[in-house]
Amino acid sequence: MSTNASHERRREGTAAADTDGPESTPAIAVEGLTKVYGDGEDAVRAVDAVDLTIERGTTVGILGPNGAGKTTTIKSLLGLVLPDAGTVEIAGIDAHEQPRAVYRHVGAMLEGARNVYWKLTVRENLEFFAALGGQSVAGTRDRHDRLLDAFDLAGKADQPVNGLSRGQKQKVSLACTLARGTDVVFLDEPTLGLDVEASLELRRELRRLADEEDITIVLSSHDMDVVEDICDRVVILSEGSVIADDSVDDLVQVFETQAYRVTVEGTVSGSTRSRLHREFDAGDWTETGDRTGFDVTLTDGDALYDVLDVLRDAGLSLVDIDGHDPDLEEVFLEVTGRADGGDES
Ligand SMILES: Nc1ncnc2c1ncn2[C@@H]1O[C@H](COP(=O)(O)OP(=O)(O)OP(=O)(O)O)[C@@H](O)[C@H]1O
Repeated sequence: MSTNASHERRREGTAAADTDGPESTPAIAVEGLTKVYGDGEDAVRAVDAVDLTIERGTTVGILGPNGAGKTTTIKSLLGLVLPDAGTVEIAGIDAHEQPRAVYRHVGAMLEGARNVYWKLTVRENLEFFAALGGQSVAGTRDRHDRLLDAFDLAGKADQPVNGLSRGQKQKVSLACTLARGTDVVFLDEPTLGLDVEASLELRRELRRLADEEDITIVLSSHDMDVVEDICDRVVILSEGSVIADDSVDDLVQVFETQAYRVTVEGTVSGSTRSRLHREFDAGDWTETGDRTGFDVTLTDGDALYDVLDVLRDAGLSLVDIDGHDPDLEEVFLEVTGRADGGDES
């Protein structure tokens, strides 16, 4: 677990920057984002009124089970999917009204190694993607050398991508995404197919980019180690809605436990209490001021999503979930297993 004091320091730094001029514009601001596929009985509400503000230099993991709406959300942020409602601003620019202006600020790796040109050399690929962003070869040489070093590709710089291993192609793809030097980067499963060492290299470089270059990184990954290592913050989607949005430290603690103390705003009706008792063995109810607290015991990681769903159905606002038993790492792995769904999508 490498979420550490440097993340904390950086978060404080980001908060301080919020007070001074253009720096205060969030890297990403999403309000009421909604996307419905199809219509009538077949309609699927893939993203449902999602609000999200991501400050500059933050690294955010978007997680959730299969079909939760992660890809649709990320594609909407990139302007690749037109939402039915809501607004998306990147660096203060409306992503749907001014997609070309937004393009200057964002890089994305959505399809892994498939986005690079296999007949070009590694360096030619980097130069090609930088040129697409309007940058000269001379102006990006240092950045490209750094990326090649960071991903252990310097020795392969003049070889066609075609002859590289799958993991090396994946690293070239990521380097191409970073080659333009945009200030916001979206990465879908960036470490998929990499061996342990390459995955660690990549995590180090992403953290460095966030810490030293103030780059904002949004990534989706089914690998919780990667998320823990890279991300300051995790947003969990379920059925198109944000069901958790917290620091990695806090969420990992929740997922590693089986017994939780839940605190919600207001009072909880008798019928909701009965349901929570029936399904999650809820008990030890307390009412303090305008808050209600209770304990639940969960049999597996999936049940955490279910408790949050019950609270949402009852119109209750979650204040806190506090885990009591941090030894049960299996719970966390089960949640990861559910999000993975047995495939690599
Ligand atoms: N083009 C489409 N047409 C119709 N339905 C779609 C389309 N794309 C996604 N969906 C549906 O929208 C919902 C959200 O899908 P999305 O791909 O955004 O989820 P996801 O969280 O990225 O899932 P996964 O982890 O499986 O990739 C799913 O129910 C999916 O079947």
